[in-house]
Amino acid sequence: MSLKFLESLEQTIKDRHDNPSDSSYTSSLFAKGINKVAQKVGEEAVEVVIEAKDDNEELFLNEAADLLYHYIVLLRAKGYSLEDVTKILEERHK
Ligand SMILES: N=c1c2ncn([C@@H]3O[C@H](COP(=O)(O)OP(=O)(O)OP(=O)(O)O)[C@@H](O)[C@H]3O)c2ncn1[C@@H]1O[C@H](COP(=O)(O)O)[C@@H](O)[C@H]1O
Repeated sequence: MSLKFLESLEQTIKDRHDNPSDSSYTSSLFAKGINKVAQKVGEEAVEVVIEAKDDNEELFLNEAADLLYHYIVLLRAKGYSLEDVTKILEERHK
């Protein structure tokens, strides 16, 4: 299962935030500010919606991956982590 990978990806994204690298797309996105990061999440979400209506499953899954990546970047830009969100989901689940 790739939940461990998600933790590792989130850690890399945090590192690109805390220690910016010139060659990193993630660092360049953080540098553009919260509005740009939020805009990217909106754009990727729209692309997921568009692909959900078509039959190209590979494209749909790729757009879903883009959305998840940018969502984690947005959480970090706001100072949060996936765990902050999953805690809320866990509380709802009780
Ligand atoms: N998972 C991803 C990932 N998914 C998508 N993307 C980038 O998201 C961008 C989405 O493409 P778009 O056409 O929408 O955006 P764009 O035109 O390139 O850029 P914008 O000006 O619109 O922001 C592409 O540049 C992709 O490379 C990602 N960039 C990085 N990662 C991971 O993030 C980690 C850190 O990577 P670096 O930032 O490269 O160090 C690594 O584990 C990477 O695999």
